[in-house]
Amino acid sequence: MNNTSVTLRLLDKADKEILKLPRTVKGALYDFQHKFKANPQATGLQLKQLKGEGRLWSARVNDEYRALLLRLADGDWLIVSVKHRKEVYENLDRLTYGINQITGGIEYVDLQVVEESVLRRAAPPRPPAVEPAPPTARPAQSEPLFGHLTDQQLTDLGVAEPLVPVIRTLTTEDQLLGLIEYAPQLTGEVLLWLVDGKSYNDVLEQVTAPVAASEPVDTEDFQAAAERPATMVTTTDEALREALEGGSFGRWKVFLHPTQAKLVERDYSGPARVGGGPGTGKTIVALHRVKHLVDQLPPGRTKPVLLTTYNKNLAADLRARLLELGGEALVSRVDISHVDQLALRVVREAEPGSSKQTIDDNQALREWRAMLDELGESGWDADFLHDEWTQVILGQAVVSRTEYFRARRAGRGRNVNRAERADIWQLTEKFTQRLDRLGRQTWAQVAERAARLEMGREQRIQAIERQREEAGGLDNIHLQDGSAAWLRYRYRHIVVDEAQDLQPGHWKMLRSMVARDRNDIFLVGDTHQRIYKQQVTLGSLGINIRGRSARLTLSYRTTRQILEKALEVLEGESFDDLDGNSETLAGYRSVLSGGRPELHASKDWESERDAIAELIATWDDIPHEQIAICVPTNQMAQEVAVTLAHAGIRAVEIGPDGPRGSEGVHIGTMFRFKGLEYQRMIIAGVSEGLVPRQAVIRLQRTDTLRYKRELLRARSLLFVAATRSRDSLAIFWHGTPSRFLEPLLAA
Ligand SMILES: Nc1ncnc2c1ncn2[C@@H]1O[C@H](COP(=O)(O)OP(=O)(O)OP(=O)(O)O)[C@@H](O)[C@H]1O
Repeated sequence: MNNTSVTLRLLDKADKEILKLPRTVKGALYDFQHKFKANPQATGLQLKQLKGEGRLWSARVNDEYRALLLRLADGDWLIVSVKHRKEVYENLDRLTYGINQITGGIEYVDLQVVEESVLRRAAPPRPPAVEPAPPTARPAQSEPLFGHLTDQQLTDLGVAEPLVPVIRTLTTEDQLLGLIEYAPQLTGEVLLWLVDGKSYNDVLEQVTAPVAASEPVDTEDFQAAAERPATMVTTTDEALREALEGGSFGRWKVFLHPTQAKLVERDYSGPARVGGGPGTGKTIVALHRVKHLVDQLPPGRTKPVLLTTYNKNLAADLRARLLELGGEALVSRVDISHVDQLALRVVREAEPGSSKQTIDDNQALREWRAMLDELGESGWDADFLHDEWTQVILGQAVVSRTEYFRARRAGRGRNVNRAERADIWQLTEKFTQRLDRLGRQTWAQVAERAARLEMGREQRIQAIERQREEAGGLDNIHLQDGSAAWLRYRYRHIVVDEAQDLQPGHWKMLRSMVARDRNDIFLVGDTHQRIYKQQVTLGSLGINIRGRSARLTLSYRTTRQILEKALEVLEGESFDDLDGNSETLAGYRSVLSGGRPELHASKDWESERDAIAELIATWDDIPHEQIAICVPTNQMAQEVAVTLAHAGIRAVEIGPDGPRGSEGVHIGTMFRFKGLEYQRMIIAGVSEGLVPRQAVIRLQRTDTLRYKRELLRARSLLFVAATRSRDSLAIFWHGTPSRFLEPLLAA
């Protein structure tokens, strides 16, 4: 038998079952897949059809265990389960499979397993956690959870049909969680969203529609179904092997959610953007997108794909994850740089001799203050001038006083009249001269300079292309600017993570680095998590994402209980979609469940720190590196570390390059937590005056617009921190709780 003719895949969720099998069986599975692919009919495999008809077959893994497989077509097999021999035959009529009419995806349900899981949860619910449950309109315990919906409505929402009778028996959320553990993905999502109080129409629109098949579904064509994103299966032999081995296998590498898979594989006619709440897999989608793009490239040694993000730490993380996803072969075709580093490279390439030192915003602010002091200038505040210079002058590439008089200052807060603008212009000129003299430059200057250089480069490339076209497409024509003949766009595709925090200069630079073509720019980000000041309108920067914008809504990271509280932090605010329109988190949900977030009040900072140390001491079953404490200031980070040390708990601080050490509880300020995730998260010092800072509160009297902007940023920081946790969240404060906690405390 020709072994290339046999395809063997594994259905999502079967891998979870495999993980629970004895180690010897996992070893046997590894051999099994080799043998099966070589020849499914080999006598040792004892391949036989179950029930004497249909697509369900069994094959021998070892003396005790059998793999259950669906025969999709000749030589095309799908492992749906691995079971003990006895269990296969005892409950044969409880094994069901089919193609979901709504999504067109293959689903397998073992009714026996589902019912047992529900029964295990039938015991009375656990006592309430620290906080009382909020009053909801949920039915009383003895009433069926889904009595308000007909069978037809449930299946129209995409619920697996064989499960409907069991679903009818559910009366508690705990039982529902038992069912979801073994139910197909969409069934779980739909039922939880309904139980969380969403209406039939909301669920239809937000959960079902995004994964519904775009064409009519033939429920007999299993081979076609296997190719749809709704069927979550391994797609490569390597993924199959990894999943069968169990252990540390990363599900994110293999089982993309159908909505994620669609975004990864789509052919876009221009720049595309993926939004979505924290933990919905935006970074995962960006990584798979990079792989997808590289897979389409002709072989070569160059790096035609750029993967970028806004800081060094995150870029290092992207590199590590991309390596995990596709190995050295994939990484070797991708330039992975954080956006400031990329801009600096461009500037250095143009000015090879330059030895300028690049300084961050804090250093720049110190320079501003020093200069204003020296000039005896007390009319202007350093923060204001620095933002004005960075956001309006550098942000819009304003080069002259006259241009500055006309510049738009949208979202900048207080108005400035003509005389004031003249004043500001003069001060910023003095400031840039001062930096020049000191041999320094800010990152915003680097970004702006890089944007200019790249835009110039693009114009030269376009001029050459025009000349080529005029010369009838010949390549070795005599070009007017011979030196530019070798010029090419730097990249064929650009993928951007954490897009919400890039500045206009960055976008202009990126826009000029890639030709305006299909699949040129793919960006992912969430404006609810914007922690830097700049708001951009991509359309005005030449990046037109209209009609190519999508959103992910299912969190893979954190529990429903944590999401609910995190969303309350953002209550009443509105957000943009990076293109001048508004963005929501509608449909943002999770199928993970856990305890309610804990809220701890203390009388002062010292007792708050003691309470934190006490709480951590009770978590002796969790590796300390999986616990993080987020605080408002560096000083507070150090103070927490000292308290923990007294309590015998090791801690490491998270610096700009990530954690400074490998062992201990991670401590950092809110800014450091972007892109990270932990099993348990503590947010400390969430007191009024710290979150938001007193300086922000003071702005209310002097500059209302800036006050609002800074308030939003402080809110987003707290939101980011709250959504880093996978299992549990504890919020601490002393004195008056932060105003952002009001909705959480009112519940
Ligand atoms: N399809 C998937 N299967 C399994 N795990 C997934 C999947 N997609 C995402 N995850 C996991 O969910 C977590 C969050 O993913 P990711 O970091 O990509 O989210 P994000 O939307 O970029 O989050 P943030 O906006 O907070 O940075 C990670 O642990 C990731 O491995």
